[in-house]
Amino acid sequence: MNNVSKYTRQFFEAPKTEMKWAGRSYVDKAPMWCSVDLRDGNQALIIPMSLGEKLEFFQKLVDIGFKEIEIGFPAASETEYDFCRTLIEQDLIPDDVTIQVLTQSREHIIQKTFEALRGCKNAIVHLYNSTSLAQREQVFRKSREEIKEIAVSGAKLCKEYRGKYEGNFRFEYSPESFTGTEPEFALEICNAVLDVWQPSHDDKVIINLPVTVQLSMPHIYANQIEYMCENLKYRENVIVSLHPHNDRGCAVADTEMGLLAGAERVEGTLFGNGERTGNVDIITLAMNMYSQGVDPQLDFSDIPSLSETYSRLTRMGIYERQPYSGKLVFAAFSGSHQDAIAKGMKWREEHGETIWNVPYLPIDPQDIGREYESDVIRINSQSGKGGIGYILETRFGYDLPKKMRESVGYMVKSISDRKHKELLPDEVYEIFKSNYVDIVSPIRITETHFVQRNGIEATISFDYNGRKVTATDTGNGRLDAVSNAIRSYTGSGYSLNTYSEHALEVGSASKAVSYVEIITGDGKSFWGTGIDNDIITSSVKALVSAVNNMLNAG
Ligand SMILES: CC(=O)SCCNC(=O)CCNC(=O)[C@H](O)C(C)(C)COP(=O)(O)OP(=O)(O)OC[C@H]1O[C@@H](n2cnc3c(N)ncnc32)[C@H](O)[C@@H]1OP(=O)(O)O
Ligand SMILES: CC(C)C(=O)C(=O)O
Repeated sequence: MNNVSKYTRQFFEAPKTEMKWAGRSYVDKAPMWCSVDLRDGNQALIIPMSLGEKLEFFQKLVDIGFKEIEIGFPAASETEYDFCRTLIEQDLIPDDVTIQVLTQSREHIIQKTFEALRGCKNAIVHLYNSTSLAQREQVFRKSREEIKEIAVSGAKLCKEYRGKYEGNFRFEYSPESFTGTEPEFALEICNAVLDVWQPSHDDKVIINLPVTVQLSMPHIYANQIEYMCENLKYRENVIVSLHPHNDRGCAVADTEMGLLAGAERVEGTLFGNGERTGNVDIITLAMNMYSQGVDPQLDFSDIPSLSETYSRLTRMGIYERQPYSGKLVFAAFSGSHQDAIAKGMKWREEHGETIWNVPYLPIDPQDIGREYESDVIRINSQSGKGGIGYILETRFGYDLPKKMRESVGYMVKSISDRKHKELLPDEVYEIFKSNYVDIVSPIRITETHFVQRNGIEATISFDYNGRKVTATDTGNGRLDAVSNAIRSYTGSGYSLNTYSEHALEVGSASKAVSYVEIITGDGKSFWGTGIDNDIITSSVKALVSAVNNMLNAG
């Protein structure tokens, strides 16, 4: 890359503003949302949606709660025109939803656009023309005055055609390529359009200031928006709207700062689909508000189903790390994250916390239809004992002693490392079971008898390396007595170090699960787990499992 001298900054800074927006710290109320999925999103698809697909998408947008939906560019194609007609003729537009249609400032296109709208109750006619220096010079080869005339003549035509049709039709104007336009000129052209449309309290006009191509850092855009908001004529009857694209990856920042700077409306798409790097992702914007306690007035409670519909209809994928909606955005593979999440969830439960503040999870995944079990703690070679213990506890009911979690954790992650793959919860459970639970080789106890003599005396019958053996010894409890009997026969030197147990739900019944740690003379630790209806038997099984693990380790 040695052509940097080919490039320079293409944006125009707003004349001095007070940057009032910089003193505001968050978006405190939902803007008016307008989905442009069916127009800007659709025009960027490899295969634009068919009529049937657009109808299904439209219904989804209505279900989410959008009250303004740009449904297309009716003059662009038969499908676009027919879609508009189908919505109207089949009465598919709820009374509280306004459809929006885009038109260039050319009479035959405006005419066709109004034709497409006949019989519609509520519509926004969205007129645009490009105003940037680059487009004026290279594309239109026109002066500022001539470009202004395109806008003004289009505005007049829209007004004229509106007079010919019944229905509540409002107007929107976009100085397309606004971010490459000198702000004073953008203001002049918008005011000229407003002079034609004469907005009033009952006939507000939308001035949409698009980041058609992102050319600057977000604060530059915020200044431009503040400048426009403060200098547009008829301001009280003008709705300032944002329409950010994402070329520099700042569409969300542009929108949020633009809202702080005075804009009231946002045009964007689901999952950020749209021209080039896309339009601003409305899900991200809405969830950013939601995560700060501001109701976005859109319902994203079932992102998995929305993702399925979206991918099927647009034939577009959703990036795994797309904020909020990506498949992996709540997944914690790494040990310290898992540990903190598991502890955070427990703390929440113990304290009856109502405000969400679990570390590493900006929102509760369940609020948007994701599951803790399958979406949050995921196991691979980066995982730790906290996460593995969390899965065994929440999914399978095993509340391992703290020290045992470490042993199991290292075992599981080393297997994931060797296999070089993620382990699913069932696989984690299998590893736990086959390495710790009811291990019956080389020792398998077949019978146990206890009598009260010198404390407790245990007589055990067991298979040991193919031989049938009986051993007797005493101890200060049953487990201790069994342990001493095993030790006296096998000659192995270890001491019982940890014992714990709890009830384990198995189907509708409950069993006892015990955990035993033994420590060898040279300080090595071995764990075993036993499960049985009887609590003593479960503890003996846990002990034997630990001893077997020790013997198998040589
Ligand atoms: C940033 C955006 O997303 S803007 C929206 C873009 N979306 C689309 O364009 C999708 C749908 N568009 C289409 O299907 C087609 O472009 C149509 C049907 C609207 C028009 O098609 P056509 O007339 O064949 O051609 P095309 O779009 O290439 O027109 C270019 C001409 O219109 C002019 N033009 C472009 N935009 C505008 C506008 N907003 N207002 C007035 N004239 C315009 C161009 O200067 C050019 O003029 P010229 O013929 O004198 O050179
Ligand atoms: C028509 C306008 C609003 C547009 O799509 C853009 O500038 O990106």
